[in-house]
Amino acid sequence: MTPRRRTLGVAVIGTGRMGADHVRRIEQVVSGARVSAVVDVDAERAKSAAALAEDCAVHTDPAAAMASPDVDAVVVASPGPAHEAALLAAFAHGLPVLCEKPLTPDAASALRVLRAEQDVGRRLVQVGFMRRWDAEYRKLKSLLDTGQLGRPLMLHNRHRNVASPPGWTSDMLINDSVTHEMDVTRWLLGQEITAVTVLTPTPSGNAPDGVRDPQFVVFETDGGAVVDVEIFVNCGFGYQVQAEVVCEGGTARVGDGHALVTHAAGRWGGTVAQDYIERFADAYDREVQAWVDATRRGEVTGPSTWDGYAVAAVCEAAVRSLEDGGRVAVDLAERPALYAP
Ligand SMILES: NC(=O)C1=CN([C@@H]2O[C@H](COP(=O)(O)OP(=O)(O)OC[C@H]3O[C@@H](n4cnc5c(N)ncnc54)[C@H](O)[C@@H]3O)[C@@H](O)[C@H]2O)C=CC1
Ligand SMILES: O=C1[C@@H](O)[C@H](O)[C@@H](O)[C@H](O)[C@H]1O
Repeated sequence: MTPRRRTLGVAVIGTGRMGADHVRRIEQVVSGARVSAVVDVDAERAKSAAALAEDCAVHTDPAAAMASPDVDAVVVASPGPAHEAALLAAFAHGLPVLCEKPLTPDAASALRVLRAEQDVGRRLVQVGFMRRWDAEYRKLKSLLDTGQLGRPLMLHNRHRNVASPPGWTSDMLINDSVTHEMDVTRWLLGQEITAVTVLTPTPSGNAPDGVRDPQFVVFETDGGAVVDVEIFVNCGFGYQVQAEVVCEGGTARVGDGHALVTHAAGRWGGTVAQDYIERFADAYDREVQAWVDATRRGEVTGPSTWDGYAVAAVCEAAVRSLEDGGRVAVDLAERPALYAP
């Protein structure tokens, strides 16, 4: 058996909503790791996140944290445009990374990261597509993999958020939200997305001015499946993520939120989660634990840089389709041997 390493010292870069939650998770939920450094361009935010951990250094520059002997691995939770620089710095130090989605905000920068990791010669990155650790999605994946339901023909997805944060634009529905369905489609079906069409109904009256919300996104895959995604980020009532696969021999569906059903005062029902932190709490915990465990074994598992790049390529096609609702083919580089399935 491979001897276990010392407790993993993790630097968390970006201590906003997700980063601060990952600091709490590593300190209080996950075993085998501790937060040895936090980094944020906003020093006050970094300091308040550091208060959740013992002996935690505070930095405003990611490179300074990565040079520390107390840092064995990195969580990147800064905004997407800052990911490339953080990833390249981690590669220069040979540090394994859990990088929040998106890998980077566009296909060209994702390809640069892919090439840089190939130059290192081994995988260093796990991308934060946490739905792969969600219990319901995992059951769905296991069922599909048995082949009992036959060949998947269609996948229907719904992805609803209560309200979009200030400053949201129409392409962020694709780049920030539908990215998850792109990953889920590729992972569940084991197929690449080859073309995208984005249709936009008249926007909801609750959408900020100029934001095309909701959107109806259609993927075609190299296995002949057709996938649709309703993305609606100002639905007002809750956070809902649902998926139904239609196969030749039956259907399978997740995300109905029926874990607790109440009957009282002449009514029956349940509650709807209000955000991803609540809905996917267990998935984030499992994702980070899996990353820590693999890192301590000297391995890198989970969604790869290739997966992050492939999703970025699909996003690029989708954003072009958003311009006029036309069908846009996905331009995907050849898959390098390092990322063989
Ligand atoms: N997996 C998931 O379900 C989710 C993933 N995310 C992803 O997590 C990442 C962070 O998102 P949020 O926490 O919502 O954003 P946020 O805006 O709450 O936090 C980002 C933090 O990064 C800091 N920052 C900005 N540039 C930086 C740099 N160059 N170096 C270090 N720190 C920097 C900001 O000051 C801020 O504190 C994004 O990539 C986002 O797409 C966000 C929400 C859910
Ligand atoms: O990644 C996420 C956010 O960035 C995005 O804004 C939400 O729509 C997603 O549901 C969430 O999982």
